[in-house]
Amino acid sequence: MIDLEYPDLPEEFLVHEPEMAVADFWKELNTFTIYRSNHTDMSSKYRYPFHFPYEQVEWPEYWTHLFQEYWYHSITISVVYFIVIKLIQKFMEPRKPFNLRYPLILWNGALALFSIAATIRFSVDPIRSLYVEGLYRTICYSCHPKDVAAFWSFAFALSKIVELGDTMFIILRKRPLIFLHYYHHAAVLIYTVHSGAEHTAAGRFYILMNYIAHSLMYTYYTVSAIGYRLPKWVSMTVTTVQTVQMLAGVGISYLVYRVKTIYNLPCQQSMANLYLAFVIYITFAFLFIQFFINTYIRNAKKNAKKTKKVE
Ligand SMILES: CC(C)(COP(=O)(O)OP(=O)(O)OC[C@H]1O[C@@H](n2cnc3c(N)ncnc32)[C@H](O)[C@@H]1OP(=O)(O)O)[C@@H](O)C(=O)NCCC(=O)NCCSC(=O)CC(=O)O
Repeated sequence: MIDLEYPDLPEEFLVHEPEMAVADFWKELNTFTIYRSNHTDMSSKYRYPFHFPYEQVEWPEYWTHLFQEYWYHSITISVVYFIVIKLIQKFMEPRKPFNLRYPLILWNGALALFSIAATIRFSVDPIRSLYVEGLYRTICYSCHPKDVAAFWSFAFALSKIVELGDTMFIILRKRPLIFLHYYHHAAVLIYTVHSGAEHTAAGRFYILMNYIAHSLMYTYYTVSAIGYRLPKWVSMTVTTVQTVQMLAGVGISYLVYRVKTIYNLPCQQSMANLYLAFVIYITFAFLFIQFFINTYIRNAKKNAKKTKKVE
């Protein structure tokens, strides 16, 4: 364990623009203006008391600039992802599905362990920040770019590229691929990279919620891949946690919206990023509620009818 020493926060981390017309959305989406005014440090005061040797981002200035300069390539990756899915689906049409049982266990198991470790380490930041600094600073002042939470935020962004691999398993095993799945994977990648570019402060809640949901989801998929059929209440619980995450995302974004527009206070989240958050969380909430109704209510009714007919 290493004691942390923090240098003064460099100016490029003070990324914020206080007001923006909706009409300028597309222009501003690509403009990470540096917030200067009288606020010299938009990073949270809370710091982890210690970190493990690997838990610090090397050259955070370099990565921040890279994200700012090339964030739109997350859209390129998403488009390529979509084309590759379609091509592999075509390729698989005349072929038998691959079994991939062991790679699937390893894949989901590794992502489950990663998500659990990340939840344990990352959760310290929003919880302590809420306790020490209160709600406003927690949603509006991002973590220090050299702190442990920044490392897990960076790992979060990278994991969104890795997770595109989930889809490869589905299509190579010729399992049904639903819109929710690939829309979710592509949209989350774009939003995460855009947020990484401007160090979105409320991201500490978005990230924590997703790490928690993924700890449950990948554990569920690991156990399923091993061959256990889990009771329905387990999958219902996972879907409920995912849906609550989306609704809470809308709520947190609304809080930031109020801080920025009604109270006119500085906040480390641009309006463009905030609008993206609304679009993504609202569509996810809608799709997950629809998934819940179709999977657990409609299908249950259909199955009940079928069993009655057989009797
Ligand atoms: C309970 C759920 C987690 C899973 O519902 P499913 O309908 O997919 O559950 P299921 O048991 O029928 O599994 C479907 C098949 O996909 C296999 N499968 C295995 N690993 C997978 C993986 N990493 N991603 C997607 N599917 C996977 C399962 O083993 C199973 O194969 P077999 O048929 O052989 O048993 C649900 O809440 C859900 O998220 N459904 C949406 C579908 C989805 O793709 N979700 C992941 C991305 S959304 C996400 O990640 C949200 C978030 O950010 O929190």
